[in-house]
Amino acid sequence: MNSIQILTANEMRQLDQLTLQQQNITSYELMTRVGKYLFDFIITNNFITSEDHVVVVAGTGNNGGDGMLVAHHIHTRGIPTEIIIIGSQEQQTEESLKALKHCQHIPVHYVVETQDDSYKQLLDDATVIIDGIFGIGLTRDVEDPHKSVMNAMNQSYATVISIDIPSGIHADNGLQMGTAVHANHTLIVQNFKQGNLLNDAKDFSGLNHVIDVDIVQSLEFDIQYELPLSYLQGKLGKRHHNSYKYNYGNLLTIGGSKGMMGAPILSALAALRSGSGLSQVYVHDGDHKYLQNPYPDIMVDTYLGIEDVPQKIRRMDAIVFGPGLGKKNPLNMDILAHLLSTEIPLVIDADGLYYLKDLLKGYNTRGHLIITPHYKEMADFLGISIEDVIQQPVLYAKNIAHTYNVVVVLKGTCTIITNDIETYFSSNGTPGLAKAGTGDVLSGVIGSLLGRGLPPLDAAKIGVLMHSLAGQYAEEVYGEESMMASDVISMLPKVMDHVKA
Ligand SMILES: NC(=O)C1=CN([C@@H]2O[C@H](COP(=O)(O)OP(=O)(O)OC[C@H]3O[C@@H](n4cnc5c(N)ncnc54)[C@H](O)[C@@H]3O)[C@@H](O)[C@H]2O)[C@@H](O)CC1
Ligand SMILES: [K+]
Repeated sequence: MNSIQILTANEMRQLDQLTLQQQNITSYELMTRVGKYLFDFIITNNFITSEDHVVVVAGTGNNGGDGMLVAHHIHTRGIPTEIIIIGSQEQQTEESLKALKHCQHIPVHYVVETQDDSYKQLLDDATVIIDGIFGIGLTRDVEDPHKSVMNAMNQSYATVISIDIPSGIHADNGLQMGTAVHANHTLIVQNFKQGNLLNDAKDFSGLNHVIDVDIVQSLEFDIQYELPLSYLQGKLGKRHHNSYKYNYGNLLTIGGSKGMMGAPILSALAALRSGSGLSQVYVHDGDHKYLQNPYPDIMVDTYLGIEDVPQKIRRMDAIVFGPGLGKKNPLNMDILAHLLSTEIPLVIDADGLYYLKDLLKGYNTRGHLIITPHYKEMADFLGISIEDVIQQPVLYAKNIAHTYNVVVVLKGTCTIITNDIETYFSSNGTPGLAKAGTGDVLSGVIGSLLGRGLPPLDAAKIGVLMHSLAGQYAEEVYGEESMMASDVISMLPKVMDHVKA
């Protein structure tokens, strides 16, 4: 597994400092190494050839210093190179000034005021633009002259290579700060920063490449790793000939109400396609008339009141609570309270989270619970605004996991999976998954894995990846606009090939 620690900007700075101490080098010496390694990567991968005309756009910080040192190496190769520096010499860091000294034979153009638009022609003539405007030091919204230069870069036909992170993307939360550079490639220095993966990042980064520059790795930070699709390989054991359905999980999906009866069916079907031995939908008797179950494979049963529930769930290996449940029936609160009092592993999704909100405070945690909110559901759950969650998704996900001893799957372009102690980022999904019903599919896949006996964190990690991979396959066949939740389910058989030992 790819085990590159994902850091905050602050943690990255600490590792930079630790590197200087342990390797007894100056900050500029480290920058020199970074510049050389970035250049080597660029040349080895033919991102720049002798045919190109390169423009390096640098800010006044060390991200720009990295860029200028890359410019130095490119120029030394005899490849036409120019440098644009946004800001004045007085604003440049010590390291950036030293880097500039290495670029004596390269034409350098300072852009200090917006009125000066001589940079436009330079950018128009470039075939490759290297973006070293802001790295982890971006702290506020981008304004002119940076903004105008960045917009001109985005209009150019050149290949854009961003150093560390596309300029304008915040290194901690991946949000675009006013504007941001659209890169074709992002060369990430040593470690993923959270902002390389979260929120807007994927719409700006192009392909991410992590470049090892021998920066010291410390294990003292919270564990945060990227979750690659390769993690799926062989995660489910063989199905034995001498086995029967109860060996593969007896799953109950409690959900469905008037107008939302498809949700529990999607969830239950996804579970069957993920290998569950049995999958059953449990719906309130009064709502049963709205249910149309096209699959005889999915069993359906009904409850009238709370008294029906204990007997029903007795032999269940896992329960998914919430898909299509609605928020109107107070009985759901009693049912969930009962579920929480048992040892049965639970996935709580969608409307289920609405009921959970009031119950968790008195909940005796045993770590057998997975919640799967998207950002809005997370905001509602915490009673905060969605903007707050967007700003600090990792923090809130970890807080909930810690406070209630649950596994949190915070769904988004980069899904965050955490039990507070370990946190995983999966950005393997596709925009086509932003469609009704895909969340129900995910809860069914995770429920299936829980029912098979996987520990909650493993079930969440594997389930998220299976769902993303099925989404990728569905996109190949149906396209990102047209793909639907049921298409994702229909791709699960192909996904199972990867997951089986
Ligand atoms: N030892 C070193 O020198 C190393 C440097 N590294 C590089 O250095 C980068 C970090 O360098 P810095 O900390 O200097 O930060 P940046 O180069 O990211 O830029 C920060 C500068 O921009 C200013 N700024 C922030 N937001 C702004 C805005 N909206 N408009 C205008 N100005 C704004 C800040 O005040 C600061 O002067 C990393 O991303 C990485 O590329 C790494 O390569 C590791 C080692
Ligand atoms: K950058």
